[in-house]
Amino acid sequence: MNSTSPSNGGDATGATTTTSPSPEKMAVLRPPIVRSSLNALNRALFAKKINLAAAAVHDSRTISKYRKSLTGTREILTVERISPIVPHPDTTLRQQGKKCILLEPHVKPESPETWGPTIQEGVQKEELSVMPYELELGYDYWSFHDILTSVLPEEFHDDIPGGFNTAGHVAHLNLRDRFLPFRKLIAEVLVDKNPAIKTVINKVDNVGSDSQFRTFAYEVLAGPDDLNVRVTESNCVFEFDYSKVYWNSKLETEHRRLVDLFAPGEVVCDVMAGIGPFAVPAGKRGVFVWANDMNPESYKYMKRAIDKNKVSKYVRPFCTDGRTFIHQAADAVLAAHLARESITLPAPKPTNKSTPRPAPKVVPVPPTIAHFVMNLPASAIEFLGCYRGVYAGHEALFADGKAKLPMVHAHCFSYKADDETPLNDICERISREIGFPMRPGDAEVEGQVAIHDVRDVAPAKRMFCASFRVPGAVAFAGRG
Ligand SMILES: C[S@@+](CC[C@H](N)C(=O)[O-])C[C@H]1O[C@@H](n2cnc3c(N)ncnc32)[C@H](O)[C@@H]1O
Repeated sequence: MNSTSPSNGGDATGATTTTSPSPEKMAVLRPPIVRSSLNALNRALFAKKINLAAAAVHDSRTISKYRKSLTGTREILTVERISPIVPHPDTTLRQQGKKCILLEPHVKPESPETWGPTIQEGVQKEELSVMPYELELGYDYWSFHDILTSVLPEEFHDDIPGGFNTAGHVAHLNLRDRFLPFRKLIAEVLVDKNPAIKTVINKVDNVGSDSQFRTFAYEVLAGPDDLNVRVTESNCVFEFDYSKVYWNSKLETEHRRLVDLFAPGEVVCDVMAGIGPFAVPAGKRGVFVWANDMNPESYKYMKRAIDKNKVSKYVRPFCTDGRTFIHQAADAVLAAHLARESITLPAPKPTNKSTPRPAPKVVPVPPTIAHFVMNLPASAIEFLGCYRGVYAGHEALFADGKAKLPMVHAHCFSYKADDETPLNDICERISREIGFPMRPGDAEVEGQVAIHDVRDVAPAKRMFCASFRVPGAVAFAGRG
């Protein structure tokens, strides 16, 4: 009896991706069927002994030659996470460092007619001998998907849950109703197969539980009820209670995409900043950020992230309704500029001693906001009316190309379609809110909106980011 352990990992769920093995091989390497009671995971039942053939290599110096040759003839055992080179099962030979090469299931030790020419020749030259080999696989070997396939009834096999959100050590499932009877079992396997995951939660009560602050009701399925997590995104560290604030690791690319659009020394106003995944990395790049969130808990953890990532010179936290914050921020930025607020950057060290040290660089707060970010997809478009009059009476700030009117990046949901339907839908809603006709196109052109497809959120729903410059007629309208 011989045992082996996984030699590498799979994806987040430990799923394997072998290249279409033969039906015979699939049958041999399938985990045992363990249709145990709903919530009891008996790991011992996953032990399986697989009878294979092995080519014992008499002279260790020929191993690589035979490995190469048996790979060419497709006789070497090719299974993810199993090394085909194993110590000889005989204790004395193993102690002498002798090794065996595991062979594919179609090679039978007792039937030389199943041996290819490499094995035949090796045996003839007395460099190889073919012997039975009992490979023992256990619970640790099988992937998340393998184990669930063993445990769940067949009618569940076509859509075994695979994806989940993570925040630090917490995995957040959103299981369909039909999987609920198996939820604890699924969570247990998930923890076993993902060493970084300690706690598994499932979103509960879909109807009406989503709060204004985008937090959710949950049930702990495995591990301790500890949702104080630590995550790293764009080289910034965030520590927060996942039950009290919004966080979605799947938005990392979108966060980075927008942050890359911001130039150092510009001002960005994040109207619904959460705990700062746009604001803090932008601050690290030398962008001035006025970052707001109405959830007092988000505000608390955003302040911690600002301190922890040492961006307090650049990022200013606020906790108010985004609707009022839009005008407030525009006024406050202008006031900061008029008060000559600035940041002094230490002068770079001279390259040699004889060069005088250059003067420190002073970066003033500019008078106007370059970008507004609004990531509240369910309702951000409804806030857009608040841009009316954002620069009322301040036309001069933008005269003669001194500055461009702010670019708004409003996240939103719309239909999933290959045609213009979602683009037109988004532009119609924006036009209605700001009282100015907008159509899909180039964000730099007044009256046009560039729409970026962010991600899938449901079978018929996608998340988008609509970017456009506030039209002059809207920005300079009276505040009323
Ligand atoms: C989808 S989350 C996005 C948070 C963050 N920008 C991110 O990308 O992770 C939306 C945020 O809007 C905040 N929020 C909800 N209503 C708000 C309002 N009226 N004014 C300001 N923030 C609000 C919520 O607290 C939540 O943090």
